[in-house]
Amino acid sequence: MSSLLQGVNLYLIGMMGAGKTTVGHLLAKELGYGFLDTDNVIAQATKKSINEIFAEAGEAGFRQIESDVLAQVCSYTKLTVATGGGIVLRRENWSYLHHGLILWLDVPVDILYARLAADTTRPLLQDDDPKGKLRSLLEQRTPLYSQADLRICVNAEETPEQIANKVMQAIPSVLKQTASN
Ligand SMILES: Nc1ncnc2c1ncn2[C@@H]1O[C@H](COP(=O)(O)OP(=O)(O)OP(=O)(O)O)[C@@H](O)[C@H]1O
Ligand SMILES: O=C(O)C1=C[C@@H](O)[C@@H](O)[C@H](O)C1
Ligand SMILES: [Mg+2]
Repeated sequence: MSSLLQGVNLYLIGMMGAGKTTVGHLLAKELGYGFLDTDNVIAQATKKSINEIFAEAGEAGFRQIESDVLAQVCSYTKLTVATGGGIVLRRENWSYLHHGLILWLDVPVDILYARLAADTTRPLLQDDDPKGKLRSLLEQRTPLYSQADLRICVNAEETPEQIANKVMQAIPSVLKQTASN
């Protein structure tokens, strides 16, 4: 499969809690690729947590760092990249993402909420109504996530391993489409 992708990076997009980091690790192993998580790269580069960056520089400051990191990351090959949930918001990010294959992990709000209810590391969810916030973010971002090359719908029963298998099986169909275009 690694030779099928010919070193082209795989970018995972989707909402907070969609499983981009979890499934991304498994896909990297399957593909014989390296793994990067843009949120982790940002935290390492700035020596700050995502919460601290939002508190000090605001969401706009975080988004600028996120774009800078993505620009650097896309100059490498053979990577599976788990991106932050809001990477789709800036138009310039799409020019970087389109260097690779873009995979949307599409997960319903109820599942996202169940996974993230006890999590305090996502600043955008520090809200009186975190489930409503997730719903409105997903609604606002769905047209953007829909621009991915591949959309994988996830249900509550599927394990990360099953989702990774589903992705591996779906990748050749997207490559065929690309080749015939
Ligand atoms: N298929 C799954 N089944 C059950 N739990 C899962 C599944 N995938 C991920 N999780 C759990 O959900 C939580 C969020 O997953 P993860 O951190 O991979 O999401 P993410 O898309 O990277 O989120 P973010 O954009 O905030 O970084 C983690 O606790 C993870 O263990
Ligand atoms: O959905 C979002 O906008 C975010 C998701 C996380 O991955 C982090 O990038 C940050 O918490 C913002
Ligand atoms: Mg993540």
